[in-house]
Amino acid sequence: MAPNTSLVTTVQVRNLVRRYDERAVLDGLDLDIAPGEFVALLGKSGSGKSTLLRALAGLDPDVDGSGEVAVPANVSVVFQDSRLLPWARVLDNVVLGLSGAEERGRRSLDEVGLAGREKAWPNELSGGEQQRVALARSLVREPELLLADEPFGALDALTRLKMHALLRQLCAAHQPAVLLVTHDVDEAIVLADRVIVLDAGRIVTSEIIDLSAPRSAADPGFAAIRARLLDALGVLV
Ligand SMILES: Nc1ncnc2c1ncn2[C@@H]1O[C@H](COP(=O)(O)OP(=O)(O)OP(=O)(O)O)[C@@H](O)[C@H]1O
Repeated sequence: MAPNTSLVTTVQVRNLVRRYDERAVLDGLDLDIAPGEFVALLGKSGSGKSTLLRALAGLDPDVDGSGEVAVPANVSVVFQDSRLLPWARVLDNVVLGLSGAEERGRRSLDEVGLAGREKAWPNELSGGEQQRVALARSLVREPELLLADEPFGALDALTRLKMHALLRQLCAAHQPAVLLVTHDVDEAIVLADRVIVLDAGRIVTSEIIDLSAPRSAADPGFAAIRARLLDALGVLV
């Protein structure tokens, strides 16, 4: 999906600082995400990816007040585990808190390939299906910004590939801006318009991915991008 090149940004972060004790985990971080732009965030373990996501989601009241974090009011978050409520049926999980949204909820479940499973309980679904419900629950709210913290990290390789295709399709249809945290360099290249790398609390690399869709690791150009990103991550190639 091509990013909207409008001057208005969906996310604008300036000089974001987050300290734990005296240590700056986010150290004066700047980030812009355009409307409809899909940004993947890579970084070594402990580099601050989840901390950044939590700050953008408004889930961290302790970020340093001197910086700026501007995000839209309508933000949805998807995590590695689906966080479905076990006592609520699938459709109720999707529309929880949205009055009169049953029909929209059904359409969302249809979009993620779960038509007919509205009345199932979460524990009757596979891990991949539960993540589909989590995506439906996010997208039924038509977020301007979708934050995703390793949403496919717990899934097997085949299910992951199917989820990549689904997410691309959903993003093309709904056009949210997306920030996806992942450890998987190939996943980042396959999905994103732009891949950024976080190191020592700052963004050290920003790589526009201009490969045409559908993308695969066999594409000419893919290996060169992967090598640059692995280099930025400090991995020898
Ligand atoms: N509540 C906390 N108290 C103290 N330190 C914390 C807390 N939460 C996170 N940290 C520290 O902040 C740093 C960044 O953590 P964060 O979870 O953002 O990293 P990450 O890049 O998402 O890592 P991973 O890839 O392993 O999930 C880590 O060194 C972590 O120990």
